[in-house]
Amino acid sequence: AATGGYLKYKDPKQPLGARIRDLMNRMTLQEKIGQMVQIERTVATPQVMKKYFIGSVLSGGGSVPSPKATPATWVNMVNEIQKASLSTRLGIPMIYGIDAVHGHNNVYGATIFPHNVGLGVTRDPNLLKRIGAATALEVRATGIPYAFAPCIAVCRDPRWGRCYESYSEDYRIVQQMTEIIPGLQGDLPTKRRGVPFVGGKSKVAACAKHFVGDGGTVRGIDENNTVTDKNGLFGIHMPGYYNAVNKGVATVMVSYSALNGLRMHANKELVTGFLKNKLKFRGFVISDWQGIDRITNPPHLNYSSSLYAGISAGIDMIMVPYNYTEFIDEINSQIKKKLIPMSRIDDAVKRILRVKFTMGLFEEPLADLSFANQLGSKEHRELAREAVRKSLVLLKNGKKKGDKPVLPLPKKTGKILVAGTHADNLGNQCGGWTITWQGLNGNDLTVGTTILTAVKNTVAPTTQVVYNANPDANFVKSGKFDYAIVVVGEPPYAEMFGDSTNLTISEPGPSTIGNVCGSVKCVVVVVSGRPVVMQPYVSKIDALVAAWLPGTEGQGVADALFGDYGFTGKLARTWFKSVKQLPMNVGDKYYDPLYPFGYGLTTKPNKL
Ligand SMILES: O=[N+]([O-])c1ccc(O[C@@H]2O[C@@H](CO)[C@H](O)[C@H](S[C@@H]3O[C@H](CO)[C@@H](O)[C@H](O)[C@H]3O)[C@@H]2O)cc1
Repeated sequence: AATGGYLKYKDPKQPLGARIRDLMNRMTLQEKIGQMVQIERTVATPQVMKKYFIGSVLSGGGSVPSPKATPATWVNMVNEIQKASLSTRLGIPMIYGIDAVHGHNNVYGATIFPHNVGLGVTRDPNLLKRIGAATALEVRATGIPYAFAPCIAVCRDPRWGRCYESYSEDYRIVQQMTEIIPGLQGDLPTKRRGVPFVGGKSKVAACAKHFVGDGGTVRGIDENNTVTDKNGLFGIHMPGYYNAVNKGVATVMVSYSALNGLRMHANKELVTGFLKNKLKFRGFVISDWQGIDRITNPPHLNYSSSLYAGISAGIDMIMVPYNYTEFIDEINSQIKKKLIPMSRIDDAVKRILRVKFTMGLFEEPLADLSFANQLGSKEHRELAREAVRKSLVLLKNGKKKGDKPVLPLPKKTGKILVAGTHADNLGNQCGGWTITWQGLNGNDLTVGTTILTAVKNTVAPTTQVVYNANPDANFVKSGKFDYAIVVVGEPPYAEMFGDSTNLTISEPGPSTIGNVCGSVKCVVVVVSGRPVVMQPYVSKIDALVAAWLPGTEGQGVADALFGDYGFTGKLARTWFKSVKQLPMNVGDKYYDPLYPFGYGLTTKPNKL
């Protein structure tokens, strides 16, 4: 650590600019380069942190200190890494980041909120703000001050494996939902645009991602090319960034995708020219995971030119995440050869320090367990349950026009059937980015309430509930059920593993619909990350509910099915008839959906 007396940069009473200048003047080139490096926790040993002055560490999707790790285990891990950073000459604290994209989703026992595809349906900015605040508390419960959220992609083709991470096909809903940022970070104290702000220990630095046009790739192919003109770019994909910057978002993550053939990680005109210079964004720009390597296809084809392109484009922090010596050696070499000017390095380091100073990381670098009881708290689960209710869309309520509405269902009846692959499956209900990167099947992944359990919690004690994941027609016919709830949909997936050309629900979903709805009055609940093929089944179905990826609080589904709350949600995405129509978004000249954007039937809550 620096020896001797007063160190201006360590004095919180000093103005932010003075602290940054003082520290910058003390830093060696290697200390500056170290601040630009983010490595994965599995390689972040104290030795590596100290030797290379590493400025940031992350958990990749599903990267946890141990299975079902407790807040204490998380806090100890983060603090161990932090102590190494604090023991360096200048003692600059590292910043630990993680994908808390629908609650603190890597962490066992955390509240898992609906994915963004459902939250966009709520059109409720205040709800998003409350979700952000709850998520920040749960992230801080594990000692982490930085979340790679929100994703403000405008998904224009549901064949994209990340469409569920997008709030809507309509940029105006995406703009509204950026209200999660002040929830995560705290309200911006001044009206100065683009000033990164994090309001203390109960808040976290956020990350608007992925800049820009990630949701517009051809045929929704993940990490591919977005072909559009200025209207498409600034009229559809960019608007959310205006709101995010105005709300003081601390960081922006660059998209893997290309724009008209130019990789965003190499796009100086938009990263520096537009985001930094035009929008006056003053936080730091972070690459995506191996984003530099993936400038080329195949990745890492010409690392030196990719590194040059990425740093020159204006990327400040590199999510390496493993080969940090390769990055450090190469950037040193390009600085030495004056390929990369020191002004670029200083811009990057100043931005990183600005965020670290602003969020109080120098004053409170170490975490404690004061927020541990926030993880998966009852209050947060009730908030998630509210979000589930508001995210549901009632698409059909009666077999034929004029039929008596099927929903809300009577709680008191003789016997009901609950069926389907997604009725008693918490992993399917939560989707990707839950405990692991790709998500999991089954019920022991974390703590939550399946839709089946929720139904059992809600019906009258005398109502018999029979569960059969995939009953045959005879079972249904002979069962003398008063009605059936069939819960089907997609398996969990993330990123490129979710890219789909057919958008069909997983077997035996379709046959379960046929077996059940052919014999008894049925409510079909679709659990999916996007609109899926439903047209062939709709005529057999009495009532149809889109539940998206509701997360751990399945009780929210039963709340609406049985009328404790009314259905209010309106589609935030067009529900296509056939994949042959895609891409097809509201406002398109050719628009012939099964259910249009903005559609949703409503029901009144039961009289108390
Ligand atoms: O087995 N394969 O084929 C495979 C493919 C790609 C992989 O690459 C990596 O897998 C994931 C799990 O390690 C990583 O999280 C990222 S994803 C990236 O990571 C950021 C940090 O988590 C998020 O904020 C961004 O929003 C997201 O785009 C990457 O795609 C790993 C394995």
